[in-house]
Amino acid sequence: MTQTKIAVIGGSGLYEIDGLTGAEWVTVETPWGAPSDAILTGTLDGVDMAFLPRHGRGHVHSPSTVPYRANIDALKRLGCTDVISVSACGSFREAMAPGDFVIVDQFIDRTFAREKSFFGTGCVAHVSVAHPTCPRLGDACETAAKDAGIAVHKGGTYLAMEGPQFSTLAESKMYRESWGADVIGMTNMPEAKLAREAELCYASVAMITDYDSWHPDHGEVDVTAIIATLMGNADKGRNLVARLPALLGADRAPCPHGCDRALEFAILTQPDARDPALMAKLDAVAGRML
Ligand SMILES: CSC[C@H]1O[C@H](OP(=O)(O)O)[C@H](O)[C@@H]1O
Ligand SMILES: Nc1ncnc2[nH]cnc12
Repeated sequence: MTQTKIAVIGGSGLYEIDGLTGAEWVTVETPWGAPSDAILTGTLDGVDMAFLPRHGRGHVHSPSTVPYRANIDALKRLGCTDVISVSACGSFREAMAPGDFVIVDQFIDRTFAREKSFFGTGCVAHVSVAHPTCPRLGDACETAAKDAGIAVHKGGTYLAMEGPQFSTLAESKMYRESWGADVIGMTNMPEAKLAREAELCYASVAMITDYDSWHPDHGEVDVTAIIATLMGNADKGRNLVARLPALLGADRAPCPHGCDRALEFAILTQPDARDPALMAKLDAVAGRML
């Protein structure tokens, strides 16, 4: 048994959480640069918590410039075991309406201007992301959402686009009709891939704000309408998060899906061929294996 430490990465509209005992914003330095912001730490129902606003307080970072590697490294460095991403998303499904939440379980990665791995020349690793989210953590998020009275959909494919502009109508229709995506956002990739490399359980809660641009009755996506829905969603998101510690508990059994052992057979570079400088940077992410 290890101690649970729940990390929450708050997306657009979710820049802090309340109710933590011993709440303190801590600055964490990483070999990958500075995270998006300081990290709010404390305990909730006796469970350690860490909250990181993805875009920084005041919404400073764009989806392309969020320091994804520093964020995941910092959470790992703080001893987090589980990461819950809470994000604003557009919907490609009539039934997934604005105000509803979706427990995402798959991704299509269309991002192209971001660093996507902690590994590279001097230490090559290939982890599986066939199942990029943790079912145990996703189940807890679904239960928490239901307990909070939120309309929640279990399972959905998240299309990660580069942004910052929203999709064209042709793209919106293609993602929905040909590619089978359910929701769209700009940030969960490479975040989920990096969490897997860092052997962290990762779940993604999509808070629906709009129907993107495909819906004949809703016209094109518009940030003013998104922000209006975002505020109500953020309150629901905080309510969901507040229920997670009681559901997950302070004592943590190994992940039954192997998220916390993802690197076990993934590193291909032989020990004598590894780059000492890169190995030093991997001290938190891959420390268990080095
Ligand atoms: C507020 S509209 C677009 C913006 O919102 C989402 O952010 P996050 O995923 O961090 O909640 C989306 O990905 C865009 O960054
Ligand atoms: N329609 C949309 N496309 C991309 N990111 C979003 N975030 C919220 N709504 C979105």
